[in-house]
Amino acid sequence: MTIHIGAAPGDIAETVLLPGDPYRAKWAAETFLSDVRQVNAVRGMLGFTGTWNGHPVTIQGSGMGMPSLSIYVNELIRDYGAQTLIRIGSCGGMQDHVGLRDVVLAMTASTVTSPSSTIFREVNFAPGADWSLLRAAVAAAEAKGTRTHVGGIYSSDTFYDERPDLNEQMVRHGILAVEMEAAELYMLAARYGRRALAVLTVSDHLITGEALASEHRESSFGDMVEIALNAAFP
Ligand SMILES: Nc1nc(Cl)c2ncn([C@@H]3O[C@H](CO)[C@@H](O)[C@H]3O)c2n1
Repeated sequence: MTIHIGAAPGDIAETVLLPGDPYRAKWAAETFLSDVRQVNAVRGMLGFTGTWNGHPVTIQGSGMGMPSLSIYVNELIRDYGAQTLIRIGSCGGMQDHVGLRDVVLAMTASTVTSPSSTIFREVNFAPGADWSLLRAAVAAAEAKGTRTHVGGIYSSDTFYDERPDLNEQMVRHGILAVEMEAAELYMLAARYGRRALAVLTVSDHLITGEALASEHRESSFGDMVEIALNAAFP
């Protein structure tokens, strides 16, 4: 039991999938795991533990934004011993060749600020994915035939009124997509020597203005969860 997670010791698996939305955690757990039990409901940020192909897995909501994810990931690592943490979530496409329903595997995650900025001060730390997870995720995506892009993403602190010049520079430098959590996940994994990866599905597009129809969201999110699970247990 921690300040924000009500799970008992041993309720959280070493491998944790982290969707932002707690209801997506429930859906993913009920769809992909066996012997599922709810292990957290504090503040409605639902978490579930079960097994996938015999492997213990926890799926815990992280909330939206790096401050929220930072609270859950700190407690999952420090109090529950999580070793492998994979964000599964949605993102906004930022390149013409990145289409709706494509999967983006975040090799790096750039930010303007993050909850770790006060630690790094003037250091521009480069938050990067764990190579073994990234390699396995690419193999899983290729095996599934899922259109996938591997590269840098941007972890923003805002969903609305993003600075136009920021988006312009991110696109200019090849950033594939924008979301709001991955960079802090990578910084915490680096700090505590854990493995982390962000597997994202493109639900919106900043250039075309397209957005995924709700009926397509669930199926495309399913591919992302399968890729994440196969990456964790290749
Ligand atoms: N800034 C931002 N912009 C776009 Cl176009 C997004 N598409 C999906 N997300 C993710 O979905 C949530 C916002 O809807 C956040 O958790 C964020 O990670 C996005 N976040």
